Amino acid sequence: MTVIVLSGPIGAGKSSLTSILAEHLGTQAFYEGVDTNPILPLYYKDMKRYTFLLNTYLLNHRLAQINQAIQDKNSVSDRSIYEDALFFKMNVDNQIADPTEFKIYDSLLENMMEDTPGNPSKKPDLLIYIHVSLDTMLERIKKRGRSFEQLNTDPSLKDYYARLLKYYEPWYENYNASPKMEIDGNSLDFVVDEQAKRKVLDKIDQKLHEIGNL
Ligand SMILES: Nc1ncnc2c1ncn2[C@@H]1O[C@H](COP(=O)(O)OP(=O)(O)OP(=O)(O)O)[C@@H](O)[C@H]1O
Repeated sequence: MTVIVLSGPIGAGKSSLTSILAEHLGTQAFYEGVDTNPILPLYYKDMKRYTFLLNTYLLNHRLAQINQAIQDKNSVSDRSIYEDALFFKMNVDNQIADPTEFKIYDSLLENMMEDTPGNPSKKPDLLIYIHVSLDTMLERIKKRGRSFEQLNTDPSLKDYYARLLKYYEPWYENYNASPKMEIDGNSLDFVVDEQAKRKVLDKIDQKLHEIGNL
């Protein structure tokens, strides 16, 4: 059984690597469904009001996916459940979200993800983190063109994205729910460069061997 989850900032290439990896390993791919998320555009308009609701929505959505992913046994998901708390905490630190709401969310997450006797663990077998710089992130956000993410829709988003990156590095360092590995998404453009794609897949295969899942 191999449950793999991708992680990394907006536009890091998580969804693309999910497709590539699911094809390579012959496993089921699970996607976040950004375009079907009814709260996300509201959140970008009013983060103060919608942080709690967005994260509650995402928690529910991701938990449903995890339940399916662990039944399918072999799967790749384009986003881990663990990163949402990073967004929420960042908003608390910037007085955008309420600390009590964060506490309730965080404890709900912990209870939901806790291993319980007789039930399969909801934790992944491997977390893959795609590291990107702010420039790469901004370039991809622009190229992809989701309207609510654009700097010309809201110029203050540049600071928001820069802050987000600063939260990601320590988050990855401290992540310990499963084995983990990092991919350099700046130098390895696995979407357009076939050689880079090969390199990334070899690195992942090697890690899966190392942890006894290939
Ligand atoms: N917990 C959260 N709080 C606030 N915004 C979130 C949260 N989770 C996701 N988002 C937003 O949802 C959108 C999609 O995020 P995500 O990084 O998961 O996918 P993506 O941008 O399609 O990534 P990739 O290009 O790497 O596949 C982004 O605008 C992101 O900021």
